[in-house]
Amino acid sequence: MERELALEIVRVTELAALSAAKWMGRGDKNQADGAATAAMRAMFDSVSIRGTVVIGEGEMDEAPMLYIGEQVGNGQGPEVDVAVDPLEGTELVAKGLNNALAVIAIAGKGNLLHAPDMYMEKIAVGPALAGQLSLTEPLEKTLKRAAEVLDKPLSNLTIMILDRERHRERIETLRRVGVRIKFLSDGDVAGAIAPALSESGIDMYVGSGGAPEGVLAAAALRCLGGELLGRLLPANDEEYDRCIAMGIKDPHKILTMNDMVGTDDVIFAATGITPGEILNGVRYMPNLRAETHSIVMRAKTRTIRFIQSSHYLPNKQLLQETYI
Ligand SMILES: O=P(O)(O)OC[C@H]1O[C@](O)(COP(=O)(O)O)[C@@H](O)[C@@H]1O
Repeated sequence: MERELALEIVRVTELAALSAAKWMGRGDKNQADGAATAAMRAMFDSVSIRGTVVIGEGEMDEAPMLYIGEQVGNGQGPEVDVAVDPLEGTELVAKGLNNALAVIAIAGKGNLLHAPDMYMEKIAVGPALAGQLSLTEPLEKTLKRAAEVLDKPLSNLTIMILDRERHRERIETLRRVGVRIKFLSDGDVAGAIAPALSESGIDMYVGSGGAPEGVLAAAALRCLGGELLGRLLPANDEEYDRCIAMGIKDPHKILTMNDMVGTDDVIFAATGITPGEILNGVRYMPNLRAETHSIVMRAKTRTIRFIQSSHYLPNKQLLQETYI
């Protein structure tokens, strides 16, 4: 993939974020998601790729746009797998809470895991702790090793986790060991990426969240030199069979970075919708402008670009056309 593609992709996440942000704090997550999806879909038409959505808004019969299998791009350029989450953190936007993002990862064809929509157990870290993770040993042991490698007391480790009842046991362990916990109410793509950005102050992300979100975060961590291990958690036979149907031979296998993102030819872009751990949110300004804050990176070079854009809204024709 050409490096110019990275900037094309960030234009797409910017428009989705601008669109979703209009619904910030309005208590309607579906409208916010619909707005982000319509904007992202429309903007994709100008991107020079022959893309196939492998992680998207759902199956064809349940999602009118950006459904799994949909072709996106202008039909020129490289053949790529596309993973999208036009609005990662629907509740966050509806309630005006932190950490909502518009997210895209693209990689050479056949290199992104076709993750089914179910839970995935995850553990993620930045470069300093890459290679130190395990999903089979007790969490306490992993935490102790992390403290040792980072050369700081356990009490100075900061762990991020979704605030969920299903995490009760893990949270008890974290409390017993004495680390700090930063709870997320939603939005574990931002949560899993945060440890790889030292300014976040987060050392590790643990817990279960969406499997598609796991692959998106793995794409970002591949660009950042971090690591995410995952394990799908099919809740019943139907979910287990869905894994098999999507080409995952052993649904209980521990998924490495390579299993989820099998190449360095990957681009990750995200734009903040509400402010958060890694990015500022959209700010609508009084002078017909809006500001966005995005991150875009390629694993090949590991360059991390933060892009602050000031958009002149009357010229954003697609935003008006797709606004719900
Ligand atoms: O809310 P649950 O069921 O614990 O699921 C966690 C998943 O939901 C999210 O918090 C938000 O997902 P949505 O954007 O689909 O609302 C994800 O970031 C996370 O992976």
